[in-house]
Amino acid sequence: MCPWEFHDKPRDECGVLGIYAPGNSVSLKAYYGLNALQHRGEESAGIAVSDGKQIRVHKKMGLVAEVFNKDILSALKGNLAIGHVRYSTSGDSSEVNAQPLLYKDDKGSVAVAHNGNITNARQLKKRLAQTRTSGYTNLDSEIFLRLLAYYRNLSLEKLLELFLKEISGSYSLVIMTENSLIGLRDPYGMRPLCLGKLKEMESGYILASETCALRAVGGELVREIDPGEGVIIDKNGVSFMRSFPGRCRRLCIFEYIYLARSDSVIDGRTVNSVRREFGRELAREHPVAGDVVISIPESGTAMAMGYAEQCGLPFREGLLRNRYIGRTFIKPGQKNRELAVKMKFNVISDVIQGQRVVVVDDSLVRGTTSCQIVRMLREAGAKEVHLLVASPPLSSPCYYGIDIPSAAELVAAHRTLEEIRQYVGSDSLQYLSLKGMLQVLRRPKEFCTACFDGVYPVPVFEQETG
Ligand SMILES: O=P(O)(O)OC[C@H]1O[C@H](OP(=O)(O)OP(=O)(O)O)[C@H](O)[C@@H]1O
Ligand SMILES: NC(=O)CC[C@H](N)C(=O)O
Ligand code: SF4
Ligand SMILES: [Mg+2]
Repeated sequence: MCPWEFHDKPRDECGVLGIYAPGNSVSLKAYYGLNALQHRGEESAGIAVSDGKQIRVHKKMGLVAEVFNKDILSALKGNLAIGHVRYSTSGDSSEVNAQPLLYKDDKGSVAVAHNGNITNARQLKKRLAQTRTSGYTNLDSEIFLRLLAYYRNLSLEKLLELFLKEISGSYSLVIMTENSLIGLRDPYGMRPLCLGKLKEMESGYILASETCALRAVGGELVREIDPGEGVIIDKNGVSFMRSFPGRCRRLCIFEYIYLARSDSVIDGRTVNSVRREFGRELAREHPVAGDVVISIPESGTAMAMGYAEQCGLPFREGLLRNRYIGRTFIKPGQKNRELAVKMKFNVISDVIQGQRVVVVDDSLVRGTTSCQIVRMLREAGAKEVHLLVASPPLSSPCYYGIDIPSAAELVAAHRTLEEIRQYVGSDSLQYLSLKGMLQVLRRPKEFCTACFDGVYPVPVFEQETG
């Protein structure tokens, strides 16, 4: 395959992490931090560490706990690190595409970890065709390395400015040289990135996709990085860079719906509290006569609780989730996803038998989960099964790094509500409206909602849409 051949459609998320802790070993902290971000990508994991002289990288396919062990972590010596958990959006799901990516030349080394999806990668790739970096990956993220290599003589500040001007799409980046840690968020702030402070260390800092990783490494939130903002952390302290005019914030609304961990804080609110509110709003819009409310764990749980609270119905654990099976939506390939759903859930029969069951999930994408769950609930003796989805019907693909596929694969794209109900096999089906969902959010205009309404905030170049 040509090294710049992209997949026909994007997949899911990634998690990025950076730790700057002068005088302290950081590899174990990076390991804990990446573990906290595991839900953002389960395909590969990697950590790059600098001892001030050179950067060493260890990365492999697998979960964080599978990729690293005590010996590997002790060999990664240094007090500056970046890390990545990947779910592939551009390029194969293979070890060569695992991140962080490392570039070395006679001036030194630089490593990059990227969350997001670049929408003008092909154009940039053509322009930088002569610039060699690793030469192996077929990632969109390699663009950052190529630009770094091509403009090697520019200052860090100028380089970040160049990224912001040249690169279109979504990106939250952590970058490291031998002595500095850098963070950058795209001009629309589509992917999250926050800055934290290591509590017991005067000059120790963390950058992370989500606040849940800050706590895992003994840090506390300083603040979220703004759209179009860069941050450089080195021996001079922390400096922020805002020379590029940030655009309107357009955070991916799926961070609240599904992607982020429930205990993470985005825009001052825990994801859990927002999900609960989505559930309450869903109940206001669509109250259903039922006996018991259950959730499709994990992400649907807070919404189901909110729904039950609002309706005054009892919330019960009706489905047991096997904790050793990961997230099904982010698995590559439909067969893998179907198998994973089968292995992931089991019904707690006495909660279900003879009941009018109201089952709440956060989203309905391909319908892999809901079809099987409805069938399982019926087999377990449910009298009625009512499916409530705490986000609107998905009608358009995502080009910014989430596995919301082509309209052909989206259950809701070409079906009426009644047709979708028949497809999943429930007695009734209702979705939360886009208006209702936005109403719950403090700054409703500052979100990307393209997969629901087809309004794409960042240009998607024709060649990139596959
Ligand atoms: O309609 P589908 O194509 O099945 O996709 C939607 C489902 O996928 C996700 O769950 P997932 O198992 O990935 O993660 P979770 O454990 O966090 O809920 C999401 O929460 C829905 O349950
Ligand atoms: N999900 C992501 O953010 C992945 C980043 C990058 N596009 C990759 O495929 O590795
Ligand atoms: S299109 Fe949907 S999934 Fe993609 S960034 Fe926008 S809101 Fe998120
Ligand atoms: Mg789910």
